Amino acid sequence: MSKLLEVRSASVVFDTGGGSSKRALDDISLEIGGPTPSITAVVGESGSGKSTLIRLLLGFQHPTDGEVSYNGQNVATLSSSAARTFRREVQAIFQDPFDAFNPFYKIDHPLVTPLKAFGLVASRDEAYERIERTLRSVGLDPANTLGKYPHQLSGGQRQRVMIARSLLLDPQIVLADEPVSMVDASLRATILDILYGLKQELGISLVYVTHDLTTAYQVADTIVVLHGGHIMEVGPSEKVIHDPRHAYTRALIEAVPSPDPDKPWNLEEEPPSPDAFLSAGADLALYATEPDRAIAAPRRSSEPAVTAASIQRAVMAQKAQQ
Ligand SMILES: Nc1ncnc2c1ncn2[C@@H]1O[C@H](COP(=O)(O)OP(=O)(O)OP(=O)(O)O)[C@@H](O)[C@H]1O
Repeated sequence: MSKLLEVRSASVVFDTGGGSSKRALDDISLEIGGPTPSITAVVGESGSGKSTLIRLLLGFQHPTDGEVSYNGQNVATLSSSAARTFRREVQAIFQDPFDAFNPFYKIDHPLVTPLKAFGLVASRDEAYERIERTLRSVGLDPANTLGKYPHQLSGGQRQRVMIARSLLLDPQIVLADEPVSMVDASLRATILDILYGLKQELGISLVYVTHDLTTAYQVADTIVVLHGGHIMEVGPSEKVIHDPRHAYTRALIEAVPSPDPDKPWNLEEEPPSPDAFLSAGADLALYATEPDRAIAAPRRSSEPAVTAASIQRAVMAQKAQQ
């Protein structure tokens, strides 16, 4: 049983100056970790709120309303020792590993430093023994990786080093923000396999943030479709992709270039307009269409709304029974 990272009715509103504001996230409730390791894909176009959500989950962004808690404690008010544990146990992997590494340091530096900083090793030898083991676990040869500068490694190798770096700290939860978007198509499947292995073999729960429905379908238990800061649809990945219930999800799926020769490639088409599925200022809530999924609709006082967190729990409970 891993610790639980919980977002409860969180909204993030940015002050954009001149008396106006931007609601980047609206009433989001999610649960990451807990009884069964899971992968939650958060799928959305540019501007849907994905990065804001990752920042919220990492505690870098405080919610305007609602709360983010870890292991039952509000992340905004953790004691310094609890904050240290949180920073070690909730790790992030970002889109462009090159940006994450200082070009003037050999790749060893970002691997050794956190191990020392968190007091996880007693000696340099112990650090290297642990680093080499972890590099091998993500398919890297330590002899060909350590001692090199970031620019001497390929994009795929840098991304693996980044995954290894997060694993060195024994995380409970990994937040992967577009982890394969900068990687060659040929390596994408390998990196996704590694991420999937973190759940299967190490019991780590992941949030996989992407604009790519195909890879979300490949790895995730639950897909959360984000649009304009709202969750538009949430459910098991097979159902969301093969039988989408919300018009926005359907539009997103139709915009994916199809390998079907009878279907035209849609690359030229505009993605669904951000506002076409949101009436301005509408108060949306999630309503269950089945026990394990829900879609957004204008709030109805007559019907109880559900949360994405409750849908995530239902999806995992069903998986546990299968
Ligand atoms: N600090 C900020 N101040 C004002 N508006 C912001 C700020 N950060 C984000 N936004 C706005 O909030 C919305 C969500 O932004 P966010 O970066 O979370 O989207 P995203 O889905 O990650 O997009 P991308 O894939 O392009 O990174 C956007 O409309 C963005 O312009």
